[in-house]
Amino acid sequence: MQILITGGAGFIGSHTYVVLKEHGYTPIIVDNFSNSSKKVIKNLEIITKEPVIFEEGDVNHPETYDQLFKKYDIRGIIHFAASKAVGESVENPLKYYRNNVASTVLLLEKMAEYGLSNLVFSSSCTVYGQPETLPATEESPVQPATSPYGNSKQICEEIIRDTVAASSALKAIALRYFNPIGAHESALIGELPIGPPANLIPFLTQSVAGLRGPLQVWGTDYPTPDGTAIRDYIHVVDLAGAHVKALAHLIDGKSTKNYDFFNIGTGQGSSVMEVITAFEKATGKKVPYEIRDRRAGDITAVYASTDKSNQVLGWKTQFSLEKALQDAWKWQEAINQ
Ligand SMILES: NC(=O)c1ccc[n+]([C@@H]2O[C@H](COP(=O)([O-])OP(=O)(O)OC[C@H]3O[C@@H](n4cnc5c(N)ncnc54)[C@H](O)[C@@H]3O)[C@@H](O)[C@H]2O)c1
Ligand SMILES: O=c1ccn([C@@H]2O[C@H](COP(=O)(O)OP(=O)(O)O[C@H]3O[C@H](CO)[C@@H](O)[C@H](O)[C@H]3O)[C@@H](O)[C@H]2O)c(=O)[nH]1
Repeated sequence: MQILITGGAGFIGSHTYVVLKEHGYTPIIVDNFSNSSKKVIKNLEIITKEPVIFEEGDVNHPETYDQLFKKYDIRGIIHFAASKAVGESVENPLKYYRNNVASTVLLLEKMAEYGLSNLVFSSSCTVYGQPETLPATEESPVQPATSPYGNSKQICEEIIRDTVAASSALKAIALRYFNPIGAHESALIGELPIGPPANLIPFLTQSVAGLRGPLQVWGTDYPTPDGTAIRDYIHVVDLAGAHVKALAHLIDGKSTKNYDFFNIGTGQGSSVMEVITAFEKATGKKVPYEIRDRRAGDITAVYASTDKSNQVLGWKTQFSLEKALQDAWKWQEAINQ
C-alpha cells in the first residue's frame, strides 16, 4: 500500500519511513531538502536494503501533488513537511504561514480533487501552552499560541478539522508530539540541526562532542523539584510507530470519528537536570554545563497523558529515556566522523 510522506527526508519523516517499511507499507517521499540532506535517501536504502521511492518537490506547488497523485496509487498521506524553528518564526512569520499553513490548505485541496481520504498531520504539544493540570490530556484546553510556529500548528489543526467536517470523504488524525529525541540505532539517520541547535538534546550532544561550549541550562528557578523545566522526551522511533498506528486506524476503518487528535509522548516528565544525569549514566560521558537565566517564552512543565493513544490507537512506547540518549550520542559520534 503506497503512503505519501511529505518531508520524508527530515528527522521524524525518515524514521517513520523505516517503520512504515517494517510494517509492509510502500512509503513515497516528497521533500525539497530545505532542511535535510540527500544523503538521508541513500542511508534509508542502506537501512531498508531496498531502493527508496522519492520525488524532489515543494509541497507549496500544485504541480508537485498533480505529479504524485497521477503517478502513484496513494492510500494515505503523512504531512511532515513544514518549517519548525520557533525563533525564526517570530522574525519571519509569513514564511511559517506560507510553508506550514498554505501548504496544508493546498494539500487538502489536492486530496479532495483526487478523492484521497486518509491524512496524518504533525502537530505539537505546544498547542497546550502551560497546561493548568498535568499530565496534559487531549481535553486540556488549547492555549493562545506564543509563536507563529505554534500558531501555524493550531491553525492547521483547525483547518483540517473544519475540512473533515465539511467532507464525507476525508478522514484525518493530528498527532500532538511531545519532545522527539534520539535516532535510529544504526546511527545512519537522525536529527541534523543546521547551525547552533535551539533544542536541548542536539545542543547537549554537540557540547559533549566539543563542538560547542558548555550546555546552557536555561533556568533553575522553576517551581519544579530541582528548579529546571520539565518536558516529555520521546524516542523518535517510538514516535514514528505512532504514525503507523494512526494510518492503520484511518485506513482499516476502525476510527469512529473522521477527525481526531492524540498526544504522542511517553507520559513521563524529565527535568533538564534529570536529562543531564540520565545522559551521563547512559553514555559514561560528562556533560559540561552552566546555569543561565530562563529562556524567554519557555513553560515550566509539560508531559503527556497517553491514555487515549494507548487505548484508541493501540500504541505504546518501547524505549527509555536512557536508550534515546544513547542513540542520540551514537548519532552525534557518527556525524562527527
Ligand atoms: N522535531 C520536533 O521537535 C517537532 C515537535 C512537534 C512537531 N514537529 C513537526 O513535525 C514535522 C517534522 O518535523 P522534523 O523534526 O522531522 O523536521 P525536519 O525539518 O527535520 O523535517 C521536515 C522536512 O520537510 C522538508 N520540507 C520543509 N518544507 C518543505 C516544502 N515546502 N516542500 C517539501 N519539503 C519541505 C524539509 O526539507 C525536511 O526534510 C514538522 O511538521 C514539525 O513542525 C516537530
Ligand atoms: O540549550 C538548551 C536548550 C534547551 N534547554 C531547555 O530544555 C528544555 C527543552 O527545550 P527544547 O529542546 O528547546 O524543547 P521545547 O522548548 O520544549 O520545544 C520543542 O518541543 C515542542 C514540543 O514538541 C515543539 O513544539 C517545539 O517546536 C520544539 O522546539 C526547555 O526547558 C529549555 O529551556 C536548555 O536548558 N538549554
